Amino acid sequence: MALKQKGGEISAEAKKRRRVGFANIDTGVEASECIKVFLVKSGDEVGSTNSFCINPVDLNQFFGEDGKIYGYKGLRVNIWLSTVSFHAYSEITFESTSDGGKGITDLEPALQDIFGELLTEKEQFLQTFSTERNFIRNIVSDGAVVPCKTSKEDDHASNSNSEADGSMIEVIRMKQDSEPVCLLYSRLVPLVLLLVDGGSPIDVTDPRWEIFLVVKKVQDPLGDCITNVLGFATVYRFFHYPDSTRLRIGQILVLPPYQGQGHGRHLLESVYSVAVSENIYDVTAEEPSDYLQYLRACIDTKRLLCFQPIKPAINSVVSCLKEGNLSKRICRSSSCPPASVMEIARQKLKINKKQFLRCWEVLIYLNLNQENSKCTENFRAWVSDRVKSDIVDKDAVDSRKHLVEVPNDYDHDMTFVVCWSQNGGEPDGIDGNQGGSQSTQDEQLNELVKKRLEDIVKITNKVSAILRN
Ligand SMILES: CC(=O)SCCNC(=O)CCNC(=O)[C@H](O)C(C)(C)COP(=O)(O)OP(=O)(O)OC[C@H]1O[C@@H](n2cnc3c(N)ncnc32)[C@H](O)[C@@H]1OP(=O)(O)O
Repeated sequence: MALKQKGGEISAEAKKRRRVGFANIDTGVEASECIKVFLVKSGDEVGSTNSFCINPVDLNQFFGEDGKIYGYKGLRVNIWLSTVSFHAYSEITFESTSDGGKGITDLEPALQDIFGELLTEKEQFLQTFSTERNFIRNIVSDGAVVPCKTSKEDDHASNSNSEADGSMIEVIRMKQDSEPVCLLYSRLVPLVLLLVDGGSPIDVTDPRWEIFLVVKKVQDPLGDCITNVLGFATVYRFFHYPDSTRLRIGQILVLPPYQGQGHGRHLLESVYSVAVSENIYDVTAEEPSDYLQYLRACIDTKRLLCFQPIKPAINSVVSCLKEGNLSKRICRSSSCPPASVMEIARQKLKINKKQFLRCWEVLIYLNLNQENSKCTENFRAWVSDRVKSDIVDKDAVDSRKHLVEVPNDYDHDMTFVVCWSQNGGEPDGIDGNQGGSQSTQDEQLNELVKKRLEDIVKITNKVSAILRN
C-alpha cells in the first residue's frame, strides 16, 4: 500500500483553522466517492486510471456506521486488482489530514477487511504477474469440464466454446476438498465482498461446497496456455429427505468486464446439467438478486417451453383464459399448474416448485394472444388472484391456521410455523396485518400485481426475442 501526501506541509492557515475548532466541522467523505477499484491483467496497467474500473455494490459498509472517511482533504484511494492472481495493490493520495472532530480514519483496517493478505506492496504486486502467471491454470487442471449439449442457437454460451480469436471457454467444476481449490476461492473472496450484494465468504472447510468456474483458455504468443477466470458459482450440496441431494447456488459472479456475454447463463446451465446427470432433487439459489431471478426465469422458461409433458396443462389454462369469464373462482383456480406437472418438471429438469410457479405465469402469457384485450384482462385478473393468494392464505384464515415463515440461515424456503388461534383472529405477536386500512392494503396489493405483471412482460419479451434469433 502506497501512501502519498500531495501539497506538502499543512499551511499555517489550516493549523489556525484547526485550533478554532468549530469553524470547519468535518462532514467526512463517503468511501464510495473516493475509492476506485481497477481490474488489471498486466503490470503495465498498474498505476493507470484508464484500466477497467468496477462498480462495487457498497464500499461504505467497510467504513464505520455511516460509511464515511474522516480527516482527509482531497483523498483518493486507487486499488488495482489483478485478474491473474487476484492480488491487490492500493495507492492512497491526499492533500492534507486534520482532525475535524471525528478523528482521522485509519484506512488500512478497512482495506484489510476486503483484501486481507492479498493486499501487497507495489514491487511484490508487479512480480505476481509473472510469478503467478499459471496460478489459475495449475489449479483448474485438476477440475472436470462440465459437459453440456450445444445447439446452434446457444453457440455463444455452449459449455466448451471456441471463440473467434481461437480461445476456448469452459465451465470447470471443482470440489472444495483440496487446498489449492480453497486457496483459489479465498482469492476470489474480495470480489464476492465487493460485487455480490450481501455476499459473505463460504465456509471453505465444509466439503459439501463445490465451485464452478467459467474460464477462458488462450494461447499466448509463445504457445503457452493462459487460463483466465471469467466468473464462478459456489454450489452447496445438502441432504434432501429421505435419500436425495439438492444443489443450492450460494454465490454466482461474472467479473464485470465479461458480464452480459452469456457466461452467467453458461454457469447456471452447467449447474443444471450436473443436477440432471446426477439425478439431484432440484436446484435452488440463495437469496437471488433481482437480476439473477430474471436470468433464471429466462433460462427456465425457455427450457420449459421445449418440455412436452407440460404442454397439455398450459393449453388447458390458455383456453380457459381465452374463453373464460374469470369471475368464476373455479376457472381461476384451474389456472394453477397441476401438482403432477410441477413434479415432472422437477424430476426431469430439476426446476424447483417455487421457480416453476414463477415461470408458469410467463409460459401462460407467452401462449396467450396478447393482442386480445379479453385474454389480457383475464390474465391480469388471474395474476392478481395469484398474488393475493400468495400473501393471504384464505383457506388457512378460515380454518384459523396461520403459516408464518421463519427466516433461518439454512433454507428459508423450508421453515415455517403453523399457528392456531382459538378465537379465529390472528395469534398474538404474529399478526400478518401490520396495521393500515383496507384501502392501503389494496393499494399495496395493486402495486405488487403491477410489478409482477411488469416482470412477466419483461421476461416474455426477452424469451420471445431469444426464440426469434
Ligand atoms: C445467489 C446470488 O449469488 S445473488 C447475486 C448474483 N450476483 C451478482 O449480483 C453479482 C453481479 N452480477 C453478476 O455477476 C452477473 O450479472 C450475473 C451472474 C448475475 C449474470 O451473469 P451475466 O454473465 O452478466 O449474464 P448473461 O450474460 O449470462 O445473461 C444475461 C443475458 O442473457 C439473456 N439470456 C437468458 N437466457 C438466454 C438464452 N437462452 N439465450 C440467449 N440469451 C439469454 C438474459 O435475458 C440476459 O439478457 P438481458 O440482460 O439483455 O435481458
